Amino acid sequence: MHAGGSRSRRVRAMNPKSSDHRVAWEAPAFANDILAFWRPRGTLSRAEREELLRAQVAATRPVISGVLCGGAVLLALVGALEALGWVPGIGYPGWAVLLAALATGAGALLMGRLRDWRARLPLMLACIAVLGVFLSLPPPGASAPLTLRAGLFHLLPIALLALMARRTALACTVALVLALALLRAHWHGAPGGGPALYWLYVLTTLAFGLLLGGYRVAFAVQMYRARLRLREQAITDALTGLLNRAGWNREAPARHAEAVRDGRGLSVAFLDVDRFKSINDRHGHEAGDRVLQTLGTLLRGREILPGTCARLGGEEFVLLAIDTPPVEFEAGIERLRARFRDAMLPLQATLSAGIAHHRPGETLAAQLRRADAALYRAKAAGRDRALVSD
Ligand SMILES: Nc1nc2c(ncn2[C@@H]2O[C@H](COP(=O)(O)OP(=O)(O)OP(=O)(O)O)[C@@H](O)[C@H]2O)c(=O)[nH]1
Repeated sequence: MHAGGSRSRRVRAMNPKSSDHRVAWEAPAFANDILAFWRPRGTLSRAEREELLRAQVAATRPVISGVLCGGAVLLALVGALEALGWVPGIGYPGWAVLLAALATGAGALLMGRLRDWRARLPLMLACIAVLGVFLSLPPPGASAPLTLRAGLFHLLPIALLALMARRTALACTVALVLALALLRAHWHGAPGGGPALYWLYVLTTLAFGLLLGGYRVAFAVQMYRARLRLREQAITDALTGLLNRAGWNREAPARHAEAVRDGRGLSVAFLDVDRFKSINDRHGHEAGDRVLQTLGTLLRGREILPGTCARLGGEEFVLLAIDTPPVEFEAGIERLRARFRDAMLPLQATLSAGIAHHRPGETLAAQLRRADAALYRAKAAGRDRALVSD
């Protein structure tokens, strides 16, 4: 999605072997921005789309109320100018104009306080309808110069369409503005410039509102994607692609607590590359990095052992498995060690592991301490082995 600029983009594909320049035309960026409303949000999942929608609604709700309050003030000012005789009236008594302004202002303020969008939507439409009628739709039979008043009213849909995040609200607002324009044309005929200019004006109002709204949504989606990327980076170990310590701290305790609550089986293992310092010293840090990446790939594949894995730092890895019977978990760790040893034959790297199966009422921290103690014993017993905590 392209957020900036409204120039159409011309993509030149140059064939390096000839001087032939093929020119491909892409949809103009502004068209993409408008379409951003109507097509699926690319790679965002349903849950992410909902999170983004909630964030947009929370951010724009006060401004939408502000725009409607502004409309109410505008209506009150027009009513005051009418009362002073500076502006011709359009057929409504002064008290009715003032009452409409007050009701709209109150509705806009109330809207800002309502949590449920299904309650906010009818209130918003009612506010737009009242402003539309009292600012720009004279009662049938009344004759009044409309052009400027309709122009004032049409500023509101432009601003509102630019702020709305829900398609339903957007569609209802467009329908309401069209209905008001139709009624105006039906009761009073087209203003000065004729019907073609009138409808061009109405449709341009809507198109500009939608264009601004599309741009805003496209920008929000871009920012949200950047935020997701940052969130992902913050919990991922760049070398192995596994969770890092922050990611482990965010995910593992919650999964552990949930499994304990549901009475499910839980096993943890600490994994540590043997004599890693000497691998680094003998073969260089790049070779050491490849060793860590190989272990990361084996753990990430999860075909050997499913579960939550992380690189806590250095050459220390941790694994949490839920619902894997202890015997299977231990066999999985042995398979992992064998696969690692085979992959690392040229460097003669081996892996030690400390395993702890869950005891009733045990916290994750306590279970990890037992696994760590088992790893320590595995190292002390000569490395290249997995030991289970008693
Ligand atoms: N290549 C590489 N080395 C790292 C990285 N992080 C930590 N290390 C190195 O890992 C080594 C860890 O060494 P030790 O903690 O002494 O452990 P060891 O040599 O594996 O010995 P044992 O665990 O007792 O078998 C240190 O030399 C660190 O410099 C990394 O991201 N890449």
